[in-house]
Amino acid sequence: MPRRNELEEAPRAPVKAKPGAAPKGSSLHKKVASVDPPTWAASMALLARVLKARGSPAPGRWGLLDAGAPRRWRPEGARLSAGARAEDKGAGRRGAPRAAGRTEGPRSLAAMPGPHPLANLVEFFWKDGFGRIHEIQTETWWLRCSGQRGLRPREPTWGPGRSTDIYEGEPPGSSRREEGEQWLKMRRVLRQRILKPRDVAIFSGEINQVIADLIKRIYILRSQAEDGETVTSINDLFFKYSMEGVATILYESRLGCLENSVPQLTVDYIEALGLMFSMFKTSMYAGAIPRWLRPFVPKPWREFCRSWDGLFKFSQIHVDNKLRDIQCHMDRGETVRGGLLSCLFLSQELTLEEIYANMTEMLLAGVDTTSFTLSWAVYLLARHPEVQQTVYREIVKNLGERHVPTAADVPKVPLVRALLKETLRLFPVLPGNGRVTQEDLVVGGYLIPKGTQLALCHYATSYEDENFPRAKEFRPERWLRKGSLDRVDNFGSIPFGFGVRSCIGRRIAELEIHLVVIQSNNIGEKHPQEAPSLYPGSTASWQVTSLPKPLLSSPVSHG
Ligand code: HEM
Repeated sequence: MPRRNELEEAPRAPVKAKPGAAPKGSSLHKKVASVDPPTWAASMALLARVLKARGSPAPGRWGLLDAGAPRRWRPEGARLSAGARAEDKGAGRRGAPRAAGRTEGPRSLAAMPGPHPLANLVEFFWKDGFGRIHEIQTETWWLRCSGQRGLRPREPTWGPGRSTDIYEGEPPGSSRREEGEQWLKMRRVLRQRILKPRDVAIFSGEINQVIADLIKRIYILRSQAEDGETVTSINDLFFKYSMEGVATILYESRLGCLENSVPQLTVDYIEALGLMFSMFKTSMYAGAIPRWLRPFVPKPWREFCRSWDGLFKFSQIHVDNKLRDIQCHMDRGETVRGGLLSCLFLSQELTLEEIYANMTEMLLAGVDTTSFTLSWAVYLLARHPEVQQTVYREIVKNLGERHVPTAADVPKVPLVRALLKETLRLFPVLPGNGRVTQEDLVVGGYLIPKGTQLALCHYATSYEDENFPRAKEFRPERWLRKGSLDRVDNFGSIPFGFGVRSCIGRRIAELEIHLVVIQSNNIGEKHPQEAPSLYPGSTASWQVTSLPKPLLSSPVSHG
């Protein structure tokens, strides 16, 4: 039975443009957008999860395990060499073959080299290690945590106003909190509806409407810009786009994020989300503070609960609105035809509480992940005008000049898909995935006992030349298939995770990103109503006017 994934989607802070911090970037002929991709504050979340998650039974052995761990972890299904299989599976058990060159059985986990637990605490809490997680990862293969109890529910129900007594980290009923059979049931229900590309293809029309609003918004912002053409804070726009896009699919209703005057309810939600993101560190402390200490240090926990309250309330209102709407249709004897929420209601496979919780969680998980990825994609295009040009040409050649694409068009522009894969390889929005071992394992000559929590570091694997030749370079074409039988599967980059616990919103995110990248082709200035192009060769293009500050220290060669 699959165990709960201990490393989860986590909040990240939308990054505001830093005026003036921006060297003028590329030589493209029109300035349209400033690209301000995400900071590494985002990645703190991941390690926070690690640090506060349920630890292995062995107490007091926290550790960042260094690159000395000789063999890499691979996800189930990934191929290991025969020798490696023999060593990794069998060693350490009675009668198992000894690892080549070694005379003894596997070494204990405690023998694995790495910093002392206290050094880790200093690294992450004092020296802002969360902000440098990508650097730490490139030196570190394994992160092992133990001795820390995770946040867990005390009661099965929750809701606004009840938080301080009830929350223990995640909303009850959400996929991230439930375990075992309960989780599997919810996952099965959601999987049937959104886990395959063809399941989400039906949402192309809704997403395109949101894209049309995004384009309109860009025009408005351009007309208001000092120079009449440069739109800054693209990350902010993408945040609103992602939120509107995912909500359209989840709640089957619009939130008004891209309107001139954003509805108060939506503003409140964005605030709650902002609070959740900005107090990320606070919430980590909140998790780390034992219950008995909370009355003496009340703020972190109070804030943490307040932001969950806000998120949940918002979700509940939208779910309830839809429910009423469906009821009205049914009362009038009309057939209810709808999207995700309607299906979930009508099928009655999930309880109302489970629906609230999952909608809250998916909205939380599906906004900044998508928007930051989109920002990075556009940033990379801006830094690489030649790639931008090639993408543009492929779109025009295969889809035509002013084509409004649907999901069915996406396979016709493989470079757009490759762009997304390469972006997520270089800038995985979640820097790692966590798993708790279900049995004793021997990896790289070390015995990892059942119940140990491990984190696979995306950065480390993505930047390995062995996995990706010239790994530091932005080369989307590496993902293109060479022939119909060719499959470019590389487990060095699994930005959506892998297996039964992988990202449930993957196809939604891909659809949103693919369609907007294709439609960027339709933004320009000559005929605003007809939406001219943002790509070179047309009237405008993506270009960098402000650099993503913290991440420039990452090992990427941006050209
Ligand atoms: C580029 C965008 C996104 C990326 C890179 C991403 C990445 C991830 C990763 C790495 C995980 C953990 C998977 C694992 O442990 O194997 C995850 C989980 C999850 N994601 Fe995403 N995600 C994205 C967008 C979305 C969207 C749009 C939604 C919602 C519509 C979403 C909802 C979730 C949920 C609910 C989980 C928890 C799944 C579970 O534990 O059952 N994500 N995501």
